Amino acid sequence: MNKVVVGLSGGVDSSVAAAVLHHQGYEVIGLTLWLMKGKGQCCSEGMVDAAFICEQLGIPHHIVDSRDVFQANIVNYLVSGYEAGITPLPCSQCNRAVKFGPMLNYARQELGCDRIATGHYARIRYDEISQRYQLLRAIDRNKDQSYFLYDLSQEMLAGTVFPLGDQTKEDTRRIAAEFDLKTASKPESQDLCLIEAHGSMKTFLDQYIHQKEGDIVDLEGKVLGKHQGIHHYTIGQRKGLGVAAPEPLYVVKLDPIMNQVIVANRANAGRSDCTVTRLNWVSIAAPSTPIRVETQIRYRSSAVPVDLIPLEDNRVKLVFDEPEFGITPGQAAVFYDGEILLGGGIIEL
Ligand SMILES: Nc1ncnc2c1ncn2[C@@H]1O[C@H](COP(=O)(O)OP(=O)(O)OP(=O)(O)O)[C@@H](O)[C@H]1O
Repeated sequence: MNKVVVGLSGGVDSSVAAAVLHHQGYEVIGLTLWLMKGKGQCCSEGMVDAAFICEQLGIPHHIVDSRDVFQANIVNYLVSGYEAGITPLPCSQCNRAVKFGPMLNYARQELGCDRIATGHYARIRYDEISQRYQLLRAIDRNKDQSYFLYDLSQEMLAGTVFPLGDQTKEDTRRIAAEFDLKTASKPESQDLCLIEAHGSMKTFLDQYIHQKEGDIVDLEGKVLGKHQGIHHYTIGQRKGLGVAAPEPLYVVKLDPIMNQVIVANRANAGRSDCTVTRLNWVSIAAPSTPIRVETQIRYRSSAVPVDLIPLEDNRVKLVFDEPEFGITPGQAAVFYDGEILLGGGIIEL
């Protein structure tokens, strides 16, 4: 029988992924990674709900203590990034280093199985011509999570199934109700798991980074206000600056050495290019000449047309048609051709 290990968070999506595969006749094994140290409530709730689903489906459930891996790859990565004045994207890093890689290893080594499934909304297909596993946006564009998956390797994609990529969230809820799954009406997680667990990114970071008062200044260095730590700000941020000004101001730079937040008006806040590093090419091989692609620079932003110019050291330069206001170092720039995710990388300072 075909065996598959399903990553179960205790949410409705992964419960339905497991139920559907089980219904299709796969031998399904549930696997929950215990991720967060300390703030355990959401993790323990998730583990209990996942265990309940496995009991309901009559399948085995494994829990793997991954707290050290999560701490090293996500918590430390976030803290050092925010201290340096960038805004790291934890989810793509988590998918590669904490979830897909370790889950596939565990499946192979402990369970004799070479395939995993998750409840992500995205699609994978093998392209005979390029001989690559390609990543596609989900059918439900509102739920599409491909942006967070750009850093998966070919080997990871080869061993992964996304049973929900071809259906809508409404389909998922309906299937959950049909199977009478305990998680059917569980509310949707709205944010990063770390934010859900700690209330806000600020509360989470304040545990690790001491508050240190500094100046909010304009491009000429004029002091406009005070801040309690540059890690409370993100480049491109407009709201919540705590500065009274006649026109909207945007954060354009975070200076860890001077401990300053630098702001500018809209006319001076846009940028027309940026460089992207640590690239991972998914659906195509790394281009050697400039290409025209669409780029998404935030999970919830639309993809916009850019010229992508290859540089040395696994980097590219992106030239936008129109100035962009949310180019945030540390976040991912993910390249698409229509529904096909070509690749992506991390926006540099
Ligand atoms: N702690 C975990 N252990 C194992 N797999 C996980 C864990 N957390 C998430 N996953 C897998 O990654 C997928 C996407 O996770 P994400 O945190 O984005 O949750 P989600 O989209 O709200 O899905 P769900 O409703 O299943 O929680 C999940 O559907 C699940 O398959």
